[in-house]
Amino acid sequence: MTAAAISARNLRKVYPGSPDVVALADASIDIQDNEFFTLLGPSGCGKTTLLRMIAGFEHPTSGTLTMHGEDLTNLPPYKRPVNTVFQSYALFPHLTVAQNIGFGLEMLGKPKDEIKKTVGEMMELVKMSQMADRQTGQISGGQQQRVALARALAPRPKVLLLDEPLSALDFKLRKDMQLELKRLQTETGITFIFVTHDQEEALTMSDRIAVMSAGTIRQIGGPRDIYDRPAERFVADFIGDTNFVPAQIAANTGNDAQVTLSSGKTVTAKMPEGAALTGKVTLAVRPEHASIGAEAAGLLPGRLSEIVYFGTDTHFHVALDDGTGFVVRSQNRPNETLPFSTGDRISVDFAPGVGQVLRD
Ligand SMILES: Nc1ncnc2c1ncn2[C@@H]1O[C@H](COP(=O)(O)OP(=O)(O)OP(=O)(O)O)[C@@H](O)[C@H]1O
Repeated sequence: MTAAAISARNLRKVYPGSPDVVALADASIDIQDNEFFTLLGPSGCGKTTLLRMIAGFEHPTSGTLTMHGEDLTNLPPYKRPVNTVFQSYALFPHLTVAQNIGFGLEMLGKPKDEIKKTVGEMMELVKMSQMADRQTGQISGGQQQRVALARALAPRPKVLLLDEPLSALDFKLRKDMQLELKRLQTETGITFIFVTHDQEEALTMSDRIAVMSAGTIRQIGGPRDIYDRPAERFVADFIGDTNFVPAQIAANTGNDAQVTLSSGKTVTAKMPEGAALTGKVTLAVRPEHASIGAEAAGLLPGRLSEIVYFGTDTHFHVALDDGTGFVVRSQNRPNETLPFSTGDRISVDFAPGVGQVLRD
C-alpha cells in the first residue's frame, strides 16, 4: 500500500500557560490520497490545531507528521504542497475575481500565460467565469466562497485544508455549497481535509470522519459507520439523536451480544469493535430505527406521552415503565391515521442487530 497522504502519529500540542492547554493529545490518524476527510467535534476539541499543524502554522509538541511518507516537521508552510481555505475568505476586495484567483500563482512566479490558463480553468470549475472582472468586494458571500476555493485550488495543492469554510453562509447556500464542495473534490482528485462542528455537514460530504472531543480522536469511520455504529456514548450523542437504553449483557459472541432489557426481554445488539464488555451496558438506538406497537408486542412497554408532528415525520415520545424516556421517529405518509393517541399503553420495538452497545 502507498503511504498515506497525511499520517499523524501520537501528535500532541500543548499550549503553555497556567494551566497548560492540551489542545491535541496523542492523536494518530491516516488520511488517504483523494479522500474527503472531515474532522468533526465541538468547539475547542482541537480540530483547528490539527489542521494548523498540517499546514505548518503550528509546531507539534511531540509526535510525527508525514506526508506521503516524508517528515513534515521542519518543512515551512510555503514549502508544503498544502493550501488552506479559511472561514473568513481573506480575499482582496479591490481585486477582481480573476486577479484574486491568480494571486497565489503570481506569488509563485508562474509565467503569465500559464496563470491565465489556470485562472480560466478554475473559474470554470467554480462556475464564476461570468464574473471574472467583478471586484470581490461587490459579489455575494456564496460567490466569494467560490473564489476563495478557486484561489486555493489554483496551485494544485496535494492537500486542501478547509477550516469551517461554509459557516458564514445562510442555510440554503450552505446546502448548495456542500454538494459543490464534494463535486470539486471528486473532479480535482485533491485530498480535502475539512473541519466542522456541524454533524450534518460531515455526514453529507465525507468519505470518512474523525470525531474528536477534548483533544482526542474518539472514532474514525465512514458516515454510515459513525451514524449507525457509534462506538461510544460521546459519538452517539454528538451525531444525530439517540435513545440510550439500559441493558445487561446476557451472552457475548464477539461482534454481537444478547442483551436483556429492563422489561426482561432479550434482543441481539452489535458490540463495538475490540470491546470485551460484560454486565451493565448502554444501548444506542436511533429514533427512526424503532417503532411503536401494541403493549404486549414490543420490547419495552410504556405510555405514549406526546406526539409531535414535524411535516416529514412524527415523533412519538414514550415514557417507558423503567422510568426512562424513548423517542420513536416515524416517516409520515399521506392520508395516514395514527393508530395510537397520547396516554395509550404501547410498547417500543426494534429489530435484532439495530441496537449498538456503547463503550462508556
Ligand atoms: N494559541 C493558543 N494558545 C493557547 N491555547 C490555544 C491556542 N489555540 C488554541 N488553544 C486552545 O486549544 C484548544 C483547542 O483549540 P482549537 O482551536 O484547535 O479547537 P477547535 O476544535 O478548532 O475549536 P473551534 O471549533 O471553536 O474552532 C482550545 O481549548 C483552545 O482554547
